[in-house]
Amino acid sequence: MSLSVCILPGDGIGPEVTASAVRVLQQVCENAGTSLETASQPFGGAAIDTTGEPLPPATLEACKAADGVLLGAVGGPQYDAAARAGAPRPEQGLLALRQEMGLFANLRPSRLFPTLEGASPLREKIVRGTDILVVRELTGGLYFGDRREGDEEALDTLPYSRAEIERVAWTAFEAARGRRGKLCSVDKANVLASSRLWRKVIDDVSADFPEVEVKHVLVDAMAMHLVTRPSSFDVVVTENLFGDILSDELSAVVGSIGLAPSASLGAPDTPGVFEPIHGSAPDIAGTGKANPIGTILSAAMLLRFAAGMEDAAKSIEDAVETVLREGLRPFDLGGTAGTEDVTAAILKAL
Ligand SMILES: NC(=O)c1ccc[n+]([C@@H]2O[C@H](COP(=O)([O-])OP(=O)(O)OC[C@H]3O[C@@H](n4cnc5c(N)ncnc54)[C@H](O)[C@@H]3O)[C@@H](O)[C@H]2O)c1
Ligand SMILES: CC(C)[C@H](C(=O)O)[C@@H](O)C(=O)O
Ligand SMILES: [Mg+2]
Repeated sequence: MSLSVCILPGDGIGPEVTASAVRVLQQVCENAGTSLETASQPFGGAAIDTTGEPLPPATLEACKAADGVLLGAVGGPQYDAAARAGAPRPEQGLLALRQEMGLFANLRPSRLFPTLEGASPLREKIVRGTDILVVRELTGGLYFGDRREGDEEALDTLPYSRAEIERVAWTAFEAARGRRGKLCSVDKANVLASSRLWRKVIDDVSADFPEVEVKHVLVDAMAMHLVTRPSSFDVVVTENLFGDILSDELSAVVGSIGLAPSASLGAPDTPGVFEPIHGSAPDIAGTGKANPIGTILSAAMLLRFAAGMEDAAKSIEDAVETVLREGLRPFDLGGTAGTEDVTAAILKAL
């Protein structure tokens, strides 16, 4: 079997964490007898530097032609001044990639590694057993609505169609059916019209999933529930911006943002994009302190979703669990293990 992966290192710590994950992919593919082909493409700020645009057409083409895409992160303060003067932002490349590839469902799992119970900023009793899958709608809502930007007035809009909500609802209900059978839909239906449509469509789709228990929770209360009783949730489905914010919050609840992976998926035959949920972390870029685990776990999701290599994916997840159980602690978990230490330990555990 062969697997082709397009690598988008991007900016800041992006190239550091993707390099780690590629080494892990190489090792598990070798163990599985799979021939792995990887090729890096310019993306984000790095692509603006060389081509003037954050998503060059050749990069998009390479992504579409691959079995899966592994992405680091984009952005950095060095692009702000030029963007204010009208140049594109690195982040626009990310949004264009998601839209061009039709990646409407972003799966962001947050599972507490039992060995990290004491490493969470919350009391052990509260976080114990936390295992949540956030299904974040990724190509609609505030990010893609009509926008007007002026010096005196600015406008962002939050549009959703029934079809856009339905397809991500199906992803979430199917995930809940395969897990613990509970779905929490998060919205702001007491204020937003788009949320009232969201709620109606979730209820309509629920008729096809009688075995899934559905609850609706307002997003402000949800931000609170996630720190007071995170272990009571299973699958959480929500619109683009709410999902962006709640998944960063959850990553800290179970330990740290450096641990959190994601899979962005579209129609069955389109390649997915796999990336950690964190950004380019300009404050630690180049120091060797970046935690590569979120990207390594994203590579595991790539093997699972893009190649059906469940055993190989599980072997990566087990190796991460092993090194944490043995006491390895990256900087973002209060330890002193740098990118290279973490990568070497995971490779050894594999
Ligand atoms: N998917 C993406 O490419 C993505 C996601 C989020 C933010 N961004 C961009 O990244 C830039 C920086 O954004 P930010 O600072 O708000 O968020 P960030 O996620 O880059 O960093 C937030 C904090 O978490 C720490 N952190 C993040 N990842 C870490 C890791 N792997 N190991 C250790 N510590 C880690 C950083 O050092 C920082 O203190 C911005 O330009 C933003 O737009 C990109
Ligand atoms: C960089 C930004 C556009 C992006 C988002 O908001 O989706 C990031 O925060 C993420 O979570 O992937
Ligand atoms: Mg985010």
